[in-house]
Amino acid sequence: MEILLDSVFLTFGSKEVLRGAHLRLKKGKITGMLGRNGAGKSCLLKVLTGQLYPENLYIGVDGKFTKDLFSVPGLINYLPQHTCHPNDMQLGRILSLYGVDTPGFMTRHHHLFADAGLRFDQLSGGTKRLFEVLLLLAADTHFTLLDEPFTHIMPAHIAYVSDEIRRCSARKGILVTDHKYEHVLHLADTLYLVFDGTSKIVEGRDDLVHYGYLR
Ligand SMILES: Nc1ncnc2c1ncn2[C@@H]1O[C@H](COP(=O)(O)OP(=O)(O)OP(=O)(O)O)[C@@H](O)[C@H]1O
Repeated sequence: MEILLDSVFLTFGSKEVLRGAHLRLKKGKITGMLGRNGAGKSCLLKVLTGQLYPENLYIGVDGKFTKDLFSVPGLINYLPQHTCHPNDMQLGRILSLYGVDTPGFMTRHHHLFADAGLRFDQLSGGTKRLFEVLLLLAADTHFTLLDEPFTHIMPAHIAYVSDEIRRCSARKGILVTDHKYEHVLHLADTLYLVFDGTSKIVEGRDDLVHYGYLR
């Protein structure tokens, strides 16, 4: 199964942000996306998830034009850049809304979350992020799109999340964009660099230096 996003042209007023960007996501694979600040990574994710309407766009699922990826049941879930769950909701309630088995989740991650009865706002900033990433990975969708999953997370937990991303990629396609580029580089089966309004498949550090993402 694959999702193809192609020919994305996006402008804000006279500012051209994307000029023909594309992305291909495959089930069973991890796709990494890097790019300088302001390159358009989050915009591309917002286009993919129907939050921004560009001048031009093609989205296909297995070669079939699809206007709205969320209209296909169980196709995708998406973690935006900022935490997005209600502060007064208990973790167990959030898990059940995503169809995740709460006891199974709490047992697996018992060293991270003490109790499913905790409210979301009782978690620290980094623990909130950790919970959201693991929640979306655990949910039963074909694809998970993660915008900055490593932000606010301490190194030991980044390694844990990376392992979970790798483990869950056996049953879903995962898109990861984050400025902790070493982790993205290490995880990605295919790596895109958003550059000059387009997206290019790059191979490794040398390409990232060449395009000015790394020094
Ligand atoms: N609603 C908006 N109105 C006008 N300009 C916008 C809007 N949203 C994004 N932009 C501009 O589009 C460009 C791409 O923004 P985007 O947030 O996609 O960058 P990014 O690659 O995710 O950057 P970062 O790594 O800093 O998060 C930026 O120049 C930004 O200022």
